[in-house]
Amino acid sequence: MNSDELLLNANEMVAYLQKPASEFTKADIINFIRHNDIRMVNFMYPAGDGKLKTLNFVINNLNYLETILTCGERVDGSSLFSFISAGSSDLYVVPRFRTAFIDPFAEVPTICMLASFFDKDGRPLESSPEHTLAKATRAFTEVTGMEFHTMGELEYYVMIPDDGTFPAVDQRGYHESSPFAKTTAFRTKCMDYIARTGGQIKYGHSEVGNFQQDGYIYEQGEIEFLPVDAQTSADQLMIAKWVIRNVAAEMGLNVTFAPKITTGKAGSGLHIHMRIMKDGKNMMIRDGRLSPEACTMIAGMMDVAPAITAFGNKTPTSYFRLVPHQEAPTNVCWGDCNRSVLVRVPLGWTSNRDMCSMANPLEAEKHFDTSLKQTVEMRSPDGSADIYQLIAGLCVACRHGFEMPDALQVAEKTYVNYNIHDAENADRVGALAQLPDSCEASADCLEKQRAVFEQHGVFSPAMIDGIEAQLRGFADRTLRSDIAGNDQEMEKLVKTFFHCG
Ligand SMILES: NC(=O)CC[C@H](N)C(=O)O
Repeated sequence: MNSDELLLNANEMVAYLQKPASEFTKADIINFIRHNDIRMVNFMYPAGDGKLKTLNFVINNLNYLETILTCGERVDGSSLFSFISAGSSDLYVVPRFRTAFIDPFAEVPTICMLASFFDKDGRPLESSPEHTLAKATRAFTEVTGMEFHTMGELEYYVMIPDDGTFPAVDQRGYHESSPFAKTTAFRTKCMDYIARTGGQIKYGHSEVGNFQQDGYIYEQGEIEFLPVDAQTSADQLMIAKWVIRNVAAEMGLNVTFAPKITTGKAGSGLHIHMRIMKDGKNMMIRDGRLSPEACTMIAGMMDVAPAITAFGNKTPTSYFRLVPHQEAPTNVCWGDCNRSVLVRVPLGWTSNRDMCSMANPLEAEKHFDTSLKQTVEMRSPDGSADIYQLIAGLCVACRHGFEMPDALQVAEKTYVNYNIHDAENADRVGALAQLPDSCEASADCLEKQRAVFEQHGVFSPAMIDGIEAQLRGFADRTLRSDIAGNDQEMEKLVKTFFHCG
């Protein structure tokens, strides 16, 4: 982080300590607490349901503060994760100082930190989602010599009473402005709070989904992040979901990350963008074109995509989103600027033209380094994802590309440059593998390819077993066709999984 990044930084702790959060030490946290009248500390950690849990500490004295920051605390793992039995359930949680932020909602001044799980022997908990991601990024770097960066696009729906004024056009909400868009103030407040918690946001906007039903407006919004190292990216997404729900509660609104709330209307995805870095350089582009390394990582994703839904699409409603004509993927393929495919290569500022001076004739023509911008986007995941598992799974998939002997051929075979949902392309689409259509089918796909995820010790066999058991528990193999056209059953299903992940 250079001094310009410190200068307008929205995280008060960064501004006060004049260093990036990644360099926060225990002494920094104590120093901030002492000089800013902080009264409480919260540890937060994701449980098996994908949500952040909270443990509150009141600061009794300096000695106690030092003790909790150093030793962490003891928690009941069996109440957090289904794979931990009540018989030997104690775990330790130890805070990660680099995730510290001031709780924007707390009445009593409070610092929050995400915490890592440790087992009884003081080792990182083998099957914890966050440690799995750490193992995945380590293996990625060992195999490829590169670093794995990601960023997420959080889509959600907000529900507000419909007063009939300035109606928006059904399914035409993309980048809509106020007063046709009604939840701009909600989104900008969320963005402000997320930035204060350290989230590196790219932008926010209204999304396509917008409809009226039973006296309510359902308005879709999106907040998109900037690429950072995979672990930081996962931490930021976890905190952002927590912030968005709390802002909604504070403003008396209801918000959901549910993948699908009505058939025939846009669902909500949690697309993940990826880039691979070496010595601070983005390896996705070479000579203005997608590099062989980028094609290799895409090939890895093409090969194991049907198993990735086991990490990124965890509720039966997830599979009601993966249908044609809703900008959601159905088949295993990739393409440029194409929203019908599974992996999209978005525009990456590769033309080398200075558009700023063309738009602003007063500006002298200048070269701006845009090489960090190119990413590729995986479009299957949704808000029910276990964020750490999902990003770990994608990291494994990309590494897998570098371990496949035929990666570039696989990439070539799965490339499409047409809308796969257009009738005229039906024949060509038949040759592409399909994504699973239920939780149970995802469990089957994961079982078939589990060796890839268990390689290099990344996903523990116990974790894979646990994920499969959870997915099979939904017994939804034929649900999508069973309840097709049955609005009442669909409504019940949506209610059950309304606050997933
Ligand atoms: N513009 C978009 O990419 C929309 C994505 C879509 N909402 C989804 O379900 O994934």
